[in-house]
Amino acid sequence: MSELIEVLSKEEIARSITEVGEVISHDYKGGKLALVGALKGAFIFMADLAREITVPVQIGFLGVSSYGKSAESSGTTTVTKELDLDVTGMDVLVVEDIVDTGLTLKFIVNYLKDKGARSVKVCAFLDKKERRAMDVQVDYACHEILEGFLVGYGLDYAEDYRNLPGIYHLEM
Ligand SMILES: O=P(O)(O)OC[C@H]1O[C@H](OP(=O)(O)OP(=O)(O)O)[C@H](O)[C@@H]1O
Ligand code: HPA
Ligand SMILES: [Mg+2]
Repeated sequence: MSELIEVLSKEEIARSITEVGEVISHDYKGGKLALVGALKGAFIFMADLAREITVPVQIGFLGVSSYGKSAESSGTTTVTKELDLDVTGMDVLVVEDIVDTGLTLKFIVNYLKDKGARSVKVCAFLDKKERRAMDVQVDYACHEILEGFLVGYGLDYAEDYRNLPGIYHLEM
C-alpha cells in the first residue's frame, strides 16, 4: 500500500503563486509574454499562475513526457503534442510543475530556442534538486523541495493523483 503525506496545502500553494506572479509581473513590466506550459503536469499551475500575472500574455502548451508510468525518468523526452503557439521573437516563460533531473526542461528550452524565441526563462512550481542531473536554470520557483516523489496539483504517478489540491509525498 502506498501512503500520501501532505507537503503543501492548498493555501500555501495559492500564497506562493501570488508572490511569484507579482515578481514576474514586475520583471516583465511594459512587455508581453508567451507562457508555455509543459503538459500534462503544468495544466493546473498554468491556470493559477496566468491569473496572477498582470502583463499581457499569450498562452501555449507543449506536451512532453519523460516518466511514463515510472517514478524514475526514462532518460529520454518524447513530444506528445507540438507547441500550439508561434513564439518567434517572443519572450517566453516556460511553466513547469516540477524540475527534477532537469532533463525535460533542458529539452523544452532547446525546443523553444529552435522555434525562434527571443528569450526563454523558466517558472517552476516545484524545484527539486535531489536528482538534478542537467545544468538548467530555474528563474522563478514557488517552492524548493528537498526530496521524495511528489504528487498532486497536476503531478502524477502513473497518471493518478493529478487532481489532488495539495502536494503530497508518495511513500511507496
Ligand atoms: O526534471 P525531470 O526529471 O525531467 O522531471 C520533470 C518532468 O517530469 C514530469 O513530466 P512527465 O514526464 O511525468 O509527464 P507529465 O507531465 O505528463 O506527467 C513533470 O511534469 C516534468 O515535466
Ligand atoms: O516527484 C515527482 N512527482 C511527479 N512527477 C515527477 N516528475 C519528476 N519528478 C516527479
Ligand atoms: Mg508524470
